[in-house]
Amino acid sequence: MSTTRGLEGIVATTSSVSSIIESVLTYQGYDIDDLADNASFEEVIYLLWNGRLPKEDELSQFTQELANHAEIPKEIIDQMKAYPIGKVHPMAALRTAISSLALFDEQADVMEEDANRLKALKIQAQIPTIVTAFSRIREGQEPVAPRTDLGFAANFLYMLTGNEPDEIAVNALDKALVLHADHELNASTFTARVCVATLSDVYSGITAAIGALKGPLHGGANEAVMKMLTEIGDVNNVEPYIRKALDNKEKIMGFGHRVYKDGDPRAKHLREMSKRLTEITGETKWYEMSIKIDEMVTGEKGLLPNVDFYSASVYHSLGINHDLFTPIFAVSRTSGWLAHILEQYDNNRLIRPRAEYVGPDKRSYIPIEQR
Ligand SMILES: CC(=O)SCCNC(=O)CCNC(=O)[C@H](O)C(C)(C)COP(=O)(O)OP(=O)(O)OC[C@H]1O[C@@H](n2cnc3c(N)ncnc32)[C@H](O)[C@@H]1OP(=O)(O)O
Ligand SMILES: O=C([O-])CC(=O)C(=O)O
Repeated sequence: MSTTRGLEGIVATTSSVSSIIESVLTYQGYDIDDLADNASFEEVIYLLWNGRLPKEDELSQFTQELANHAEIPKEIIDQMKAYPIGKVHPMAALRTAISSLALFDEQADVMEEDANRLKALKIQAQIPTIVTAFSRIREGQEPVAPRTDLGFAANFLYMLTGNEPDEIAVNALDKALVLHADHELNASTFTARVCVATLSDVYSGITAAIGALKGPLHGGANEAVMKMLTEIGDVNNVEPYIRKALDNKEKIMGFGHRVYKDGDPRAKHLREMSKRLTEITGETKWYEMSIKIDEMVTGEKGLLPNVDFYSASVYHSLGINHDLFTPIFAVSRTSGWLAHILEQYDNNRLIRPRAEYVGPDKRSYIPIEQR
Protein backbone atom coordinates (compact mmCIF):
# COMPACT_ATOMS: atom_id res chain seq x y z
CA MET A 1 0.00 0.00 0.00
CA SER A 2 1.28 3.48 -0.74
CA THR A 3 0.03 6.72 0.81
CA THR A 4 -0.24 10.31 -0.34
CA ARG A 5 -0.02 12.71 2.60
CA GLY A 6 -3.14 14.79 2.84
CA LEU A 7 -4.55 12.97 -0.22
CA GLU A 8 -2.72 15.51 -2.40
CA GLY A 9 -3.59 15.05 -6.05
CA ILE A 10 -5.97 12.14 -5.40
CA VAL A 11 -9.16 12.27 -7.47
CA ALA A 12 -11.77 11.00 -5.00
CA THR A 13 -15.03 11.55 -6.89
CA THR A 14 -16.58 12.88 -10.04
CA SER A 15 -18.59 16.10 -9.72
CA SER A 16 -20.31 18.56 -12.01
CA VAL A 17 -20.73 21.29 -9.39
CA SER A 18 -17.44 23.16 -9.89
CA SER A 19 -14.03 22.62 -11.42
CA ILE A 20 -10.46 23.87 -11.09
CA ILE A 21 -8.66 23.18 -14.33
CA GLU A 22 -5.32 24.86 -15.04
CA SER A 23 -6.04 27.39 -12.27
CA VAL A 24 -9.40 28.38 -13.79
CA LEU A 25 -12.33 28.02 -11.40
CA THR A 26 -15.77 27.39 -12.85
CA TYR A 27 -19.18 26.79 -11.27
CA GLN A 28 -21.15 24.44 -13.55
CA GLY A 29 -18.97 25.58 -16.46
CA TYR A 30 -19.21 29.34 -15.80
CA ASP A 31 -15.89 31.09 -15.14
CA ILE A 32 -15.71 32.63 -11.66
CA ASP A 33 -14.56 35.93 -13.22
CA ASP A 34 -17.75 36.05 -15.26
CA LEU A 35 -19.95 35.19 -12.28
CA ALA A 36 -18.18 37.60 -9.91
CA ASP A 37 -18.77 40.46 -12.35
CA ASN A 38 -22.35 39.62 -13.30
CA ALA A 39 -24.23 37.16 -11.08
CA SER A 40 -26.01 37.65 -7.77
CA PHE A 41 -25.51 35.13 -4.96
CA GLU A 42 -29.10 33.88 -5.35
CA GLU A 43 -28.40 33.22 -9.04
CA VAL A 44 -25.27 31.29 -8.10
CA ILE A 45 -27.11 29.14 -5.55
CA TYR A 46 -29.71 28.31 -8.18
CA LEU A 47 -26.95 27.48 -10.65
CA LEU A 48 -25.14 25.20 -8.21
CA TRP A 49 -28.33 23.31 -7.28
CA ASN A 50 -29.91 23.10 -10.73
CA GLY A 51 -26.98 23.03 -13.13
CA ARG A 52 -28.20 26.05 -15.09
CA LEU A 53 -28.77 29.77 -14.61
CA PRO A 54 -32.34 30.74 -13.67
CA LYS A 55 -34.68 32.65 -15.98
CA GLU A 56 -35.99 35.95 -14.61
CA ASP A 57 -39.21 34.53 -13.10
CA GLU A 58 -37.35 31.51 -11.70
CA LEU A 59 -34.84 33.80 -9.99
CA SER A 60 -37.47 36.03 -8.44
CA GLN A 61 -39.42 32.98 -7.23
CA PHE A 62 -36.26 31.39 -5.79
CA THR A 63 -35.19 34.64 -4.09
CA GLN A 64 -38.65 34.92 -2.54
CA GLU A 65 -38.58 31.28 -1.37
CA LEU A 66 -35.25 31.87 0.36
CA ALA A 67 -36.59 34.99 2.06
CA ASN A 68 -39.80 33.16 3.07
CA HIS A 69 -37.86 30.38 4.80
CA ALA A 70 -35.37 32.60 6.64
CA GLU A 71 -37.03 32.59 10.08
CA ILE A 72 -35.56 30.18 12.60
CA PRO A 73 -37.50 28.37 15.34
CA LYS A 74 -37.82 30.37 18.57
CA GLU A 75 -36.26 27.40 20.39
CA ILE A 76 -32.99 27.94 18.49
CA ILE A 77 -32.90 31.57 19.58
CA ASP A 78 -33.60 30.52 23.18
CA GLN A 79 -30.83 27.92 22.98
CA MET A 80 -28.36 30.49 21.65
CA LYS A 81 -29.24 32.76 24.57
CA ALA A 82 -28.13 29.92 26.86
CA TYR A 83 -24.71 29.48 25.21
CA PRO A 84 -21.86 30.70 27.49
CA ILE A 85 -21.58 34.15 25.95
CA GLY A 86 -18.06 35.54 25.78
CA LYS A 87 -16.48 32.10 25.62
CA VAL A 88 -18.09 30.81 22.44
CA HIS A 89 -16.65 31.35 19.00
CA PRO A 90 -19.44 32.10 16.50
CA MET A 91 -18.31 29.13 14.37
CA ALA A 92 -18.86 26.82 17.34
CA ALA A 93 -22.24 28.45 17.97
CA LEU A 94 -23.15 28.03 14.31
CA ARG A 95 -22.08 24.38 14.27
CA THR A 96 -24.27 23.66 17.30
CA ALA A 97 -27.25 25.70 16.08
CA ILE A 98 -27.30 24.03 12.65
CA SER A 99 -27.21 20.65 14.33
CA SER A 100 -30.10 21.75 16.59
CA LEU A 101 -32.15 22.89 13.58
CA ALA A 102 -32.49 19.23 12.60
CA LEU A 103 -34.37 18.58 15.85
CA PHE A 104 -37.09 21.00 14.78
CA ASP A 105 -37.45 19.62 11.25
CA GLU A 106 -39.80 16.66 11.12
CA GLN A 107 -38.43 15.79 7.68
CA ALA A 108 -34.80 15.74 8.88
CA ASP A 109 -34.39 12.02 8.25
CA VAL A 110 -36.65 11.70 5.22
CA MET A 111 -34.30 10.69 2.42
CA GLU A 112 -36.50 11.49 -0.59
CA GLU A 113 -35.16 13.97 -3.14
CA ASP A 114 -37.94 16.54 -2.68
CA ALA A 115 -37.52 16.45 1.09
CA ASN A 116 -33.74 16.87 0.76
CA ARG A 117 -34.17 19.81 -1.61
CA LEU A 118 -36.58 21.49 0.81
CA LYS A 119 -34.08 20.98 3.64
CA ALA A 120 -31.38 22.52 1.44
CA LEU A 121 -33.56 25.58 0.85
CA LYS A 122 -34.34 25.92 4.55
CA ILE A 123 -30.72 25.53 5.69
CA GLN A 124 -29.46 28.05 3.11
CA ALA A 125 -32.21 30.49 4.08
CA GLN A 126 -31.71 30.10 7.83
CA ILE A 127 -27.93 30.10 8.15
CA PRO A 128 -27.67 33.94 7.90
CA THR A 129 -30.42 34.26 10.50
CA ILE A 130 -28.47 32.06 12.90
CA VAL A 131 -25.14 33.87 12.38
CA THR A 132 -26.67 37.33 12.82
CA ALA A 133 -28.92 36.32 15.73
CA PHE A 134 -25.97 34.91 17.66
CA SER A 135 -23.94 38.03 16.93
CA ARG A 136 -26.67 40.21 18.41
CA ILE A 137 -27.43 37.93 21.36
CA ARG A 138 -23.83 37.99 22.53
CA GLU A 139 -23.88 41.78 22.39
CA GLY A 140 -26.95 41.83 24.63
CA GLN A 141 -29.34 42.73 21.81
CA GLU A 142 -32.46 40.99 20.56
CA PRO A 143 -32.14 39.25 17.18
CA VAL A 144 -33.63 41.11 14.23
CA ALA A 145 -36.17 39.05 12.27
CA PRO A 146 -35.47 38.54 8.55
CA ARG A 147 -37.44 40.61 6.04
CA THR A 148 -39.16 39.05 3.06
CA ASP A 149 -38.61 42.11 0.85
CA LEU A 150 -34.80 42.11 0.98
CA GLY A 151 -32.33 40.05 -1.05
CA PHE A 152 -29.98 37.57 0.61
CA ALA A 153 -26.95 39.84 1.15
CA ALA A 154 -29.08 42.85 2.17
CA ASN A 155 -31.03 40.72 4.64
CA PHE A 156 -27.81 39.48 6.22
CA LEU A 157 -26.53 43.01 6.84
CA TYR A 158 -29.99 44.17 7.98
CA MET A 159 -30.29 41.34 10.53
CA LEU A 160 -26.74 42.01 11.72
CA THR A 161 -27.19 45.72 12.41
CA GLY A 162 -30.95 46.34 12.49
CA ASN A 163 -30.46 49.02 9.83
CA GLU A 164 -31.11 48.82 6.12
CA PRO A 165 -27.65 48.60 4.52
CA ASP A 166 -26.40 50.85 1.73
CA GLU A 167 -25.98 49.63 -1.82
CA ILE A 168 -22.17 49.59 -1.69
CA ALA A 169 -22.15 47.23 1.29
CA VAL A 170 -24.83 44.99 -0.19
CA ASN A 171 -23.02 44.70 -3.53
CA ALA A 172 -19.69 44.01 -1.83
CA LEU A 173 -21.11 41.28 0.39
CA ASP A 174 -23.05 39.78 -2.51
CA LYS A 175 -19.86 39.54 -4.58
CA ALA A 176 -17.91 38.02 -1.68
CA LEU A 177 -20.66 35.40 -1.30
CA VAL A 178 -20.46 34.59 -5.02
CA LEU A 179 -16.68 34.20 -4.78
CA HIS A 180 -16.84 31.80 -1.80
CA ALA A 181 -19.80 29.66 -2.91
CA ASP A 182 -18.05 26.52 -4.10
CA HIS A 183 -14.57 25.15 -4.63
CA GLU A 184 -14.45 21.60 -5.89
CA LEU A 185 -13.34 19.04 -3.29
CA ASN A 186 -11.94 21.33 -0.58
CA ALA A 187 -11.67 19.91 2.94
CA SER A 188 -15.11 20.95 4.20
CA THR A 189 -16.92 19.83 1.06
CA PHE A 190 -15.12 16.48 1.19
CA THR A 191 -16.17 16.23 4.85
CA ALA A 192 -19.81 16.86 3.90
CA ARG A 193 -19.67 14.24 1.18
CA VAL A 194 -18.02 11.64 3.42
CA CYS A 195 -20.69 12.25 6.04
CA VAL A 196 -23.73 11.95 3.79
CA ALA A 197 -22.24 9.03 1.84
CA THR A 198 -23.15 6.92 4.88
CA LEU A 199 -26.72 8.01 4.02
CA SER A 200 -26.74 10.29 7.02
CA ASP A 201 -28.99 13.37 6.77
CA VAL A 202 -28.37 16.79 5.21
CA TYR A 203 -28.11 18.56 8.60
CA SER A 204 -25.36 16.15 9.68
CA GLY A 205 -23.45 16.85 6.46
CA ILE A 206 -23.61 20.62 6.95
CA THR A 207 -22.74 20.35 10.65
CA ALA A 208 -19.67 18.26 9.80
CA ALA A 209 -18.66 20.68 7.05
CA ILE A 210 -18.88 23.68 9.39
CA GLY A 211 -16.54 21.86 11.78
CA ALA A 212 -14.02 21.35 8.96
CA LEU A 213 -14.27 24.92 7.67
CA LYS A 214 -13.58 26.33 11.14
CA GLY A 215 -9.89 25.36 11.17
CA PRO A 216 -7.25 28.03 10.39
CA LEU A 217 -5.75 26.01 7.54
CA HIS A 218 -9.12 26.32 5.78
CA GLY A 219 -11.93 28.88 6.32
CA GLY A 220 -10.59 30.03 9.68
CA ALA A 221 -7.68 31.68 7.86
CA ASN A 222 -9.67 34.85 7.06
CA GLU A 223 -10.01 35.71 10.76
CA ALA A 224 -6.34 34.82 11.31
CA VAL A 225 -5.36 37.22 8.50
CA MET A 226 -7.21 40.04 10.25
CA LYS A 227 -5.49 39.16 13.53
CA MET A 228 -2.14 39.46 11.75
CA LEU A 229 -3.11 42.80 10.14
CA THR A 230 -4.26 44.12 13.52
CA GLU A 231 -1.01 43.02 15.19
CA ILE A 232 1.03 44.70 12.45
CA GLY A 233 -1.08 47.84 12.80
CA ASP A 234 0.88 50.07 10.42
CA VAL A 235 2.41 49.71 6.98
CA ASN A 236 5.88 50.51 8.39
CA ASN A 237 5.69 47.46 10.64
CA VAL A 238 5.03 45.00 7.81
CA GLU A 239 8.67 44.40 6.87
CA PRO A 240 9.99 43.47 10.38
CA TYR A 241 6.85 41.50 11.27
CA ILE A 242 6.84 39.37 8.14
CA ARG A 243 10.63 38.98 8.17
CA LYS A 244 10.51 37.58 11.70
CA ALA A 245 7.61 35.26 10.85
CA LEU A 246 9.37 33.94 7.74
CA ASP A 247 12.68 33.49 9.63
CA ASN A 248 10.78 31.53 12.30
CA LYS A 249 9.22 29.40 9.54
CA GLU A 250 5.75 30.47 10.62
CA LYS A 251 2.88 30.16 8.20
CA ILE A 252 1.60 33.46 6.86
CA MET A 253 -2.16 33.18 6.93
CA GLY A 254 -3.99 33.75 3.66
CA PHE A 255 -1.10 32.49 1.51
CA GLY A 256 -0.55 29.21 -0.29
CA HIS A 257 -2.99 26.69 -1.65
CA ARG A 258 -3.10 22.96 -2.13
CA VAL A 259 -4.35 23.20 -5.72
CA TYR A 260 -3.44 26.65 -7.09
CA LYS A 261 0.26 27.11 -7.55
CA ASP A 262 -0.10 30.05 -10.00
CA GLY A 263 -2.52 32.03 -7.84
CA ASP A 264 -6.12 31.89 -6.71
CA PRO A 265 -8.40 33.51 -9.33
CA ARG A 266 -10.71 34.82 -6.58
CA ALA A 267 -7.98 36.85 -4.86
CA LYS A 268 -7.77 39.58 -7.52
CA HIS A 269 -11.49 40.36 -7.13
CA LEU A 270 -11.15 40.63 -3.37
CA ARG A 271 -7.97 42.72 -3.71
CA GLU A 272 -9.85 45.18 -5.91
CA MET A 273 -12.76 45.25 -3.46
CA SER A 274 -10.38 45.80 -0.56
CA LYS A 275 -8.84 48.79 -2.38
CA ARG A 276 -12.19 50.36 -3.17
CA LEU A 277 -13.80 49.75 0.23
CA THR A 278 -10.82 50.99 2.22
CA GLU A 279 -10.82 54.15 0.09
CA ILE A 280 -14.49 54.62 0.97
CA THR A 281 -13.93 54.09 4.71
CA GLY A 282 -10.77 56.22 4.62
CA GLU A 283 -8.85 53.40 6.32
CA THR A 284 -6.56 52.60 3.41
CA LYS A 285 -3.90 51.24 5.77
CA TRP A 286 -5.55 47.80 5.74
CA TYR A 287 -5.20 47.59 1.99
CA GLU A 288 -1.71 49.10 1.98
CA MET A 289 -0.51 46.64 4.63
CA SER A 290 -2.09 43.77 2.69
CA ILE A 291 -0.35 44.79 -0.52
CA LYS A 292 3.02 45.04 1.22
CA ILE A 293 2.61 41.63 2.86
CA ASP A 294 1.57 40.21 -0.50
CA GLU A 295 4.70 41.64 -2.19
CA MET A 296 6.99 40.25 0.51
CA VAL A 297 5.49 36.78 0.80
CA THR A 298 5.15 36.38 -2.95
CA GLY A 299 8.64 37.76 -3.58
CA GLU A 300 10.44 35.73 -0.95
CA LYS A 301 8.44 32.51 -0.73
CA GLY A 302 6.74 32.36 -4.11
CA LEU A 303 3.47 31.85 -2.23
CA LEU A 304 0.44 33.69 -3.59
CA PRO A 305 -2.60 35.03 -1.70
CA ASN A 306 -5.63 32.76 -1.49
CA VAL A 307 -9.32 33.69 -1.13
CA ASP A 308 -8.91 34.34 2.60
CA PHE A 309 -6.23 37.03 2.36
CA TYR A 310 -7.98 40.09 0.92
CA SER A 311 -11.41 39.02 2.17
CA ALA A 312 -10.20 39.98 5.66
CA SER A 313 -9.81 43.69 4.85
CA VAL A 314 -13.02 43.57 2.79
CA TYR A 315 -15.14 42.31 5.70
CA HIS A 316 -13.37 44.63 8.13
CA SER A 317 -14.24 47.57 5.87
CA LEU A 318 -17.88 46.49 5.97
CA GLY A 319 -17.74 46.93 9.74
CA ILE A 320 -18.09 43.21 10.45
CA ASN A 321 -16.65 41.73 13.65
CA HIS A 322 -13.52 39.72 12.92
CA ASP A 323 -14.80 36.47 14.38
CA LEU A 324 -17.78 36.59 12.01
CA PHE A 325 -15.54 36.35 8.94
CA THR A 326 -15.49 32.55 8.92
CA PRO A 327 -19.24 32.24 9.65
CA ILE A 328 -19.82 34.46 6.58
CA PHE A 329 -17.65 32.07 4.59
CA ALA A 330 -19.92 29.28 5.89
CA VAL A 331 -23.06 31.20 4.87
CA SER A 332 -21.74 31.26 1.31
CA ARG A 333 -20.14 27.80 1.17
CA THR A 334 -23.34 26.19 2.45
CA SER A 335 -24.63 26.62 -1.11
CA GLY A 336 -21.75 24.54 -2.44
CA TRP A 337 -21.91 21.98 0.37
CA LEU A 338 -25.61 21.49 -0.33
CA ALA A 339 -25.00 21.08 -4.07
CA HIS A 340 -22.37 18.43 -3.33
CA ILE A 341 -24.61 16.68 -0.78
CA LEU A 342 -27.46 16.45 -3.30
CA GLU A 343 -25.01 15.21 -5.94
CA GLN A 344 -23.62 12.61 -3.53
CA TYR A 345 -27.11 11.25 -2.73
CA ASP A 346 -27.86 11.11 -6.43
CA ASN A 347 -25.07 8.62 -7.16
CA ASN A 348 -24.02 7.39 -3.76
CA ARG A 349 -21.35 4.97 -2.69
CA LEU A 350 -19.89 4.79 0.82
CA ILE A 351 -16.56 6.70 1.02
CA ARG A 352 -14.12 4.51 2.87
CA PRO A 353 -10.43 4.68 1.96
CA ARG A 354 -7.65 2.63 3.58
CA ALA A 355 -4.80 3.49 5.97
CA GLU A 356 -1.29 2.11 5.72
CA TYR A 357 -0.54 0.63 9.14
CA VAL A 358 2.66 1.97 10.75
CA GLY A 359 1.97 0.92 14.38
CA PRO A 360 3.69 -1.75 16.52
CA ASP A 361 4.15 -5.31 15.26
CA LYS A 362 1.68 -7.93 16.42
CA ARG A 363 1.93 -8.45 20.20
CA SER A 364 0.16 -10.42 22.92
CA TYR A 365 -2.06 -8.98 25.61
CA ILE A 366 -0.26 -8.68 29.00
CA PRO A 367 -2.45 -8.96 32.10
CA ILE A 368 -2.48 -5.66 34.01
CA GLU A 369 -0.59 -6.98 37.09
CA GLN A 370 2.32 -8.11 34.88
CA ARG A 371 2.88 -4.77 33.03
C1 LIG B 1 -10.35 28.70 1.77
C2 LIG B 1 -9.07 28.05 2.02
O1 LIG B 1 -9.05 27.03 2.66
S1 LIG B 1 -7.69 28.69 1.33
C3 LIG B 1 -6.38 28.23 2.44
C4 LIG B 1 -6.49 28.96 3.73
N1 LIG B 1 -5.36 28.63 4.63
C5 LIG B 1 -4.34 29.46 4.85
O2 LIG B 1 -4.26 30.54 4.30
C6 LIG B 1 -3.34 28.99 5.86
C7 LIG B 1 -1.91 29.19 5.36
N2 LIG B 1 -1.61 28.31 4.26
C8 LIG B 1 -1.31 26.98 4.48
O3 LIG B 1 -1.25 26.51 5.62
C9 LIG B 1 -1.06 26.10 3.28
O4 LIG B 1 -0.58 26.85 2.20
C10 LIG B 1 -2.31 25.31 2.85
C11 LIG B 1 -2.83 24.50 4.04
C12 LIG B 1 -3.40 26.26 2.38
C13 LIG B 1 -1.95 24.39 1.70
O5 LIG B 1 -1.14 23.46 2.23
P1 LIG B 1 -0.32 22.31 1.50
O6 LIG B 1 -0.60 22.20 0.09
O7 LIG B 1 -0.53 21.10 2.33
O8 LIG B 1 1.11 22.85 1.69
P2 LIG B 1 2.02 22.58 2.97
O9 LIG B 1 1.36 23.04 4.22
O10 LIG B 1 2.46 21.14 2.93
O11 LIG B 1 3.21 23.53 2.64
C14 LIG B 1 4.27 23.25 1.72
C15 LIG B 1 5.46 24.13 2.06
O12 LIG B 1 5.10 25.51 1.88
C16 LIG B 1 5.15 26.19 3.12
N3 LIG B 1 3.96 27.03 3.22
C17 LIG B 1 2.73 26.76 2.74
N4 LIG B 1 1.89 27.74 3.05
C18 LIG B 1 2.61 28.66 3.70
C19 LIG B 1 2.30 29.91 4.25
N5 LIG B 1 1.06 30.40 4.20
N6 LIG B 1 3.29 30.61 4.85
C20 LIG B 1 4.54 30.13 4.92
N7 LIG B 1 4.90 28.94 4.41
C21 LIG B 1 3.94 28.22 3.81
C22 LIG B 1 5.11 25.11 4.19
O13 LIG B 1 5.67 25.53 5.40
C23 LIG B 1 5.86 24.00 3.53
O14 LIG B 1 7.23 24.29 3.61
P3 LIG B 1 8.31 23.10 3.80
O15 LIG B 1 8.15 22.22 2.59
O16 LIG B 1 9.59 23.82 3.89
O17 LIG B 1 7.92 22.39 5.07
O1 LIG C 1 -9.97 24.36 -2.16
C1 LIG C 1 -9.37 24.43 -1.07
O2 LIG C 1 -8.57 23.57 -0.68
C2 LIG C 1 -9.59 25.58 -0.18
C3 LIG C 1 -10.28 26.73 -0.83
O3 LIG C 1 -9.69 27.54 -1.49
C4 LIG C 1 -11.73 26.83 -0.67
O4 LIG C 1 -12.34 25.95 -0.06
O5 LIG C 1 -12.31 27.80 -1.17
